[in-house]
Amino acid sequence: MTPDLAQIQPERKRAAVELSRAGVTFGQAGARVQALQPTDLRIDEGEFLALVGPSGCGKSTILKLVSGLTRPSEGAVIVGGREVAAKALRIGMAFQNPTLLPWLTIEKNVMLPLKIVRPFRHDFARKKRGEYRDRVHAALADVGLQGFANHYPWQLSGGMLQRANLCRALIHDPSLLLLDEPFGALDQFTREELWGTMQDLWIKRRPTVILVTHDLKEAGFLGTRICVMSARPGRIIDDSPVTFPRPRSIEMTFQPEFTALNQRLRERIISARQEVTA
Ligand SMILES: Nc1ncnc2c1ncn2[C@@H]1O[C@H](COP(=O)(O)OP(=O)(O)OP(=O)(O)O)[C@@H](O)[C@H]1O
Repeated sequence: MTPDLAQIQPERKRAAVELSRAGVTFGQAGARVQALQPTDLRIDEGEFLALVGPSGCGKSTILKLVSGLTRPSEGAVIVGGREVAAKALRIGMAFQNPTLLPWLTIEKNVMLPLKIVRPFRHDFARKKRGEYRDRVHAALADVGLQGFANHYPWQLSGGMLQRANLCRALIHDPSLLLLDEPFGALDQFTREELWGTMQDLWIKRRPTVILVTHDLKEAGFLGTRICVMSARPGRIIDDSPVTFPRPRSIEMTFQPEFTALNQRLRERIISARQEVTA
């Protein structure tokens, strides 16, 4: 009888992102900054990677490399099996300040990627009144914004704006979602609510996510894995899986296993900061 290969060999996940000795140096001789020393990093499809570390350690540089906004000074960055510059990528992005356009309604703001990104833009004129509009309304309902499609950004609270921002980042079904401190400007309770929303979206759609955050609790709540970075030169100094079961709750963040992880990573960051300032 032929043995079932799937039972013998563990499933090998595909890499969504691979940094292969990828490094970034800014500036000319005499005033060079090594923002990221040659780094190897593999992120599998569907992983939720949280990048944490002190200011200036290269977290945003990794996001910029993956999005193609910055070219590596050395090494290679492979996303979806191809070198970043070789192909237009379908990526969703969200930043600390929701960048919604003030003159458009929430529905039109969220619909923007469908108007701009291939292959959706091809069908935009034909579908926007029907299929795309339904899609936007369903996405808004997913994040608790049903009934706000015709509001303008100035009519929404900071938390609601960030919900709409997440909707816009995901509306075109990106396989890769890049988040640069999207919850950093929110109060603690709104932030925790948004973690729940983000977790629900990730469980439902399973994009690969890279989240840059200064908040270790946020990293532990959302991440499947946390990479800690250190500065001068920017590098990854700790890479830990986060295996708490899902869906995770705020109560879980008070459990001893969670606080132990938090404490260990905190100590790594503190000693890395001391190395830099010593
Ligand atoms: N365009 C640039 N020109 C020169 N130096 C830069 C440039 N962009 C970033 N750097 C430097 O590279 C290093 C890493 O920057 P990066 O923005 O990636 O850090 P970060 O970890 O995201 O910081 P923060 O948490 O403060 O946002 C820093 O020392 C920064 O000053």
